[in-house]
Amino acid sequence: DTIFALSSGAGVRAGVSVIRVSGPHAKLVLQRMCPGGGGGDGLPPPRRAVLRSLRQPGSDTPPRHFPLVDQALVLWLPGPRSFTGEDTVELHTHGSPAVVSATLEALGRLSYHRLAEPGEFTRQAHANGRMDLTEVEALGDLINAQTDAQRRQALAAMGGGQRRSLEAWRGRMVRALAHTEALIDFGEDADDVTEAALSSAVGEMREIRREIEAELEDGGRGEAVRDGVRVAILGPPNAGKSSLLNLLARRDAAIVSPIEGTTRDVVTVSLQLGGMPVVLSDTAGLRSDSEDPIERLGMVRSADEAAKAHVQLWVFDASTPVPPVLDASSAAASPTTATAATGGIAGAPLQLLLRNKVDLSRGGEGGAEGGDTAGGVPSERQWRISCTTGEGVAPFLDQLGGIVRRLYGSDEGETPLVTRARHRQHLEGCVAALAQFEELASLGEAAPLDLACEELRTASLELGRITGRVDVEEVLDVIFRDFCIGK
Ligand SMILES: Nc1nc2c(ncn2[C@@H]2O[C@H](COP(=O)(O)OP(=O)(O)OP(=O)(O)O)[C@@H](O)[C@H]2O)c(=O)[nH]1
Ligand SMILES: [K+]
Ligand SMILES: [Mg+2]
Repeated sequence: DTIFALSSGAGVRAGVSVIRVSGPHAKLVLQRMCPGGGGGDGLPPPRRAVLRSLRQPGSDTPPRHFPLVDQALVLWLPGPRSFTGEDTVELHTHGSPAVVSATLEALGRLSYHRLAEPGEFTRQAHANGRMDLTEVEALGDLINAQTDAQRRQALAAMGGGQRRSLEAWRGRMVRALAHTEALIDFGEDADDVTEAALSSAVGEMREIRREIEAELEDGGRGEAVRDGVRVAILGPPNAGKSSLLNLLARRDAAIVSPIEGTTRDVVTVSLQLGGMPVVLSDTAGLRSDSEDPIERLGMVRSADEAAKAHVQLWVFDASTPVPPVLDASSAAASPTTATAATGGIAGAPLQLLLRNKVDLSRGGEGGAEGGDTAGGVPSERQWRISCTTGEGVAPFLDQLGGIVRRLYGSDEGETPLVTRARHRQHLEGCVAALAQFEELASLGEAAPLDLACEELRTASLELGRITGRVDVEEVLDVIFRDFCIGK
């Protein structure tokens, strides 16, 4: 199909808008929209911007009398050297909604093409082998990037960072598979050859497995940058948790009141700290003596949120003691329902301790535990603040940004391999199959080679699912659902 769509932002006044046409009839569309321009075929030279009159296509009058739609820069990008791999035309029109709608209306009069679905240009690019799935996902991430860390991570993956690692591993697995399969045909006469070849395959697969395991043990860095570092505000009722959320969000996102047990539902805001995306959530205050069933349900949610968090931000009134251990699920006196499956993080959450309301305990420590490691939190991760006066908040935020960046930010040039739960799941499947292969192939003479080969096939299949080499129709729909029209 030939498709067209507005690729720049819709419904805004802008200097320029970009409308794209891609597919086998793109050339025809250009010729009809710019009648009488250029050389014999009416096409501008490839990949060179030229100024043209866009006209409403018609049939009765000579083309040069067709109504003028706009004066536009026109690009003719013949396939396969285009983003989609198809013949592509770009019309850079003036940016007003009136020009854009007149141009789209004029394009709509032609019957060679139809309006594109969300992400359909990218889908063409993928179908034509211009991008693998990790690059498609990275492009989507780049378009949606809100922070600098997200931009850098997406850009690196879009350059094929993930694809190259995955393909290198897969290539080595396929070779090992070929060698192992050849051994099956050798039969019994060549035991020495078999043993040597098998142990070298086992050694190499073990190496790959360890490399993948190292990537999986990155503490969820790539996913945290993509989806935001989850910071949960926890603590007893009236400690000032909601006040803190509002202060950081710079708006009244959560209800604040002197009544204990005000917050019930989890209230979430997105913000940036140290160039990193952070998802901050306020939770119901934790106490074991509540009789209110709704408040108790709220506390179960607090415990869930605590379990899913990368960082737990514990808030206490500075005049009250801090318990020796900070544990949301026992404080809520109810088993947490959060598990790894609901988005749990790799590794234990980092605990930070805030003593709030220092404005009330002026001139002394006001009963706060002097202990350096109150709640099991080392002193360098403790702060004294006041949500009311703002005292201590700026240095705390500064350091929190630094902590988040150190934990989850990546340096220029290094690309985390795992940026989505989907990647993690397939890499885990691959690791499990490789381990099975190693075990089976290490049985010496008794090694069931056909079963071992099957495990290698599974391992390489799992990698192929990440890049989109194998059966991914259902994944495609999920991935492209999040794209915008025109990309
Ligand atoms: N003096 C003083 N009062 C504060 C400070 N921070 C919060 N408060 C007050 O403490 C009370 C409780 O604040 P909230 O933010 O609702 O406390 P919470 O921890 O969210 O409480 P729950 O949602 O009930 O668990 C409110 O009256 C706030 O105005 C502070 O730094 N100094
Ligand atoms: K309260
Ligand atoms: Mg609250």
